[in-house]
Amino acid sequence: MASSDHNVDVVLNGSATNVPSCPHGPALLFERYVKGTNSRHFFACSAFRDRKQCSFFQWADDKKNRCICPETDNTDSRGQTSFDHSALRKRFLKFKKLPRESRSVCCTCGLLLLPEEVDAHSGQAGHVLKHRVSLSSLRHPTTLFHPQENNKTYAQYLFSDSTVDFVLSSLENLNFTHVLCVGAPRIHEAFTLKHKDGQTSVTSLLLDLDSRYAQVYSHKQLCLYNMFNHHFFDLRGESIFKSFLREGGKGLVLVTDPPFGGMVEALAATFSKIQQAWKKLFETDASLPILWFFPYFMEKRISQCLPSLTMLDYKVDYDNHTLFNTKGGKKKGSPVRIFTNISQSSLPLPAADGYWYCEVCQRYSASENKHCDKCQRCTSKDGTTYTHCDLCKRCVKASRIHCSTCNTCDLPSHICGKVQPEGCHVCGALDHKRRDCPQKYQSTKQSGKKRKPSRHRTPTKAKKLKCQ
Ligand SMILES: C[S@@+](CC[C@H](N)C(=O)[O-])C[C@H]1O[C@@H](n2cnc3c(N)ncnc32)[C@H](O)[C@@H]1O
Ligand SMILES: [Zn+2]
Ligand SMILES: [Zn+2]
Ligand SMILES: [Zn+2]
Ligand SMILES: [Zn+2]
Ligand SMILES: [Zn+2]
Ligand SMILES: [Zn+2]
Repeated sequence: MASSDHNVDVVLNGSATNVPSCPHGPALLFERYVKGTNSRHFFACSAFRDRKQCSFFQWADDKKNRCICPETDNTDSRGQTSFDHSALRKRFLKFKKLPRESRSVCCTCGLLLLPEEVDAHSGQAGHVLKHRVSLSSLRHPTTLFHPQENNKTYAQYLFSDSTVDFVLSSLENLNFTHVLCVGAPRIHEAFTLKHKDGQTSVTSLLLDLDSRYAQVYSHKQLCLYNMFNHHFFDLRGESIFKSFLREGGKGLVLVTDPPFGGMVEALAATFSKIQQAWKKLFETDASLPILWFFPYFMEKRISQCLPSLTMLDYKVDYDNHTLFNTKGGKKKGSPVRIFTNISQSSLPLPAADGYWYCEVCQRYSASENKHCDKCQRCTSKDGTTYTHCDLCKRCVKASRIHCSTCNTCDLPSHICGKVQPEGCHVCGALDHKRRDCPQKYQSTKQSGKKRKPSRHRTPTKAKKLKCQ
């Protein structure tokens, strides 16, 4: 399953009761489109978009052939016990007491090894071991363990120091006291260290799928969690999470940097659930402040789901992603931005990096992002300076020119009059994509009897793309 596949959408199944589960919690419902045929629904693992990691798959309308399930043990492809936090903690406490000479880590398995285990790992081809692990490096697990970069699994891209510093100082300046890091281990690590060293009063809780961190972080510091279905792997997880929300109160902020696999709707549903849990505890109508790191080109989909979020101009820098950093003199810089419901005027962006305050927009803009008096806003999205086209009545990328045949701005190399090859998968029209298809929404609103019975229809009460 890959939701980012051209012809697959995630379908939120809201309160449906017969949702099957895999070892990573309730599966997600997807809709697959094949041109010229009816769409078909299937359930697949929400955490992993790589069948090798979790092979769970079930057609929603296939009662006989219920499911192709992976074994429901708690091991992952590294062969590591994934979700038994207590056992991993016991091992860690033993590990810490060992003399430095006896402390080894298998970087391939992400496992801190007890002395009797070292030979088994060093003897296996492809396992990379580090020896003489210092206590200090145990305090920096995001550097100790190799990032798992597969985009269809953990998609671990780690913030550079400058981005970590920017996030920390912004949150401290806004007087937050509790940071809920959902898939943001470097922010968690930085706050945890600062707190231990008595340099901040801010405390942090990490919610993450990566069980390697369960060795170094206690239950109170980490909940093993799947952010695509708000699932806690440990029985204690949910109550630890709720206590953190309670303690945090008005000082709580949610910081999240999810894999960019495209399942925006599932993520938005999760963040809404967290938001609801927090609101319920305090019986408030206020919104839980959130910083959601995601590429700028997902702006439309994010604001469809969570309209209160706006996009900051800050370019998020990563250590281990060549496209997502500003190194090497790249013109546009990273495409990753921060989506937030915090007022932009209260989030100063670093002047040293060229960001400036636009009085009209009341927000900080990047140096290349010029305010357009005609559009009445700072218009650039992608890190280049846009120019205004009087005929289109909007700002466009500088690489576009106005074509009077097509009556729009386009690349000089475009072929005039050529229709877009990809129309809507549902109705075939060329002026919209299937996500925005009016027929699709109509057909979900219609009662079952109006539609022709079809084996392709899902038996669940699915609500399509219903965002909270
Ligand atoms: C793009 S990285 C973000 C890391 C962040 N830039 C940092 O430096 O702190 C994605 C993070 O989400 C975690 N993750 C991946 N899939 C997840 C899931 N289904 N549920 C929860 N966490 C997940 C990864 O382990 C990783 O920590
Ligand atoms: Zn799974
Ligand atoms: Zn190993
Ligand atoms: Zn402006
Ligand atoms: Zn303009
Ligand atoms: Zn134009
Ligand atoms: Zn043209």
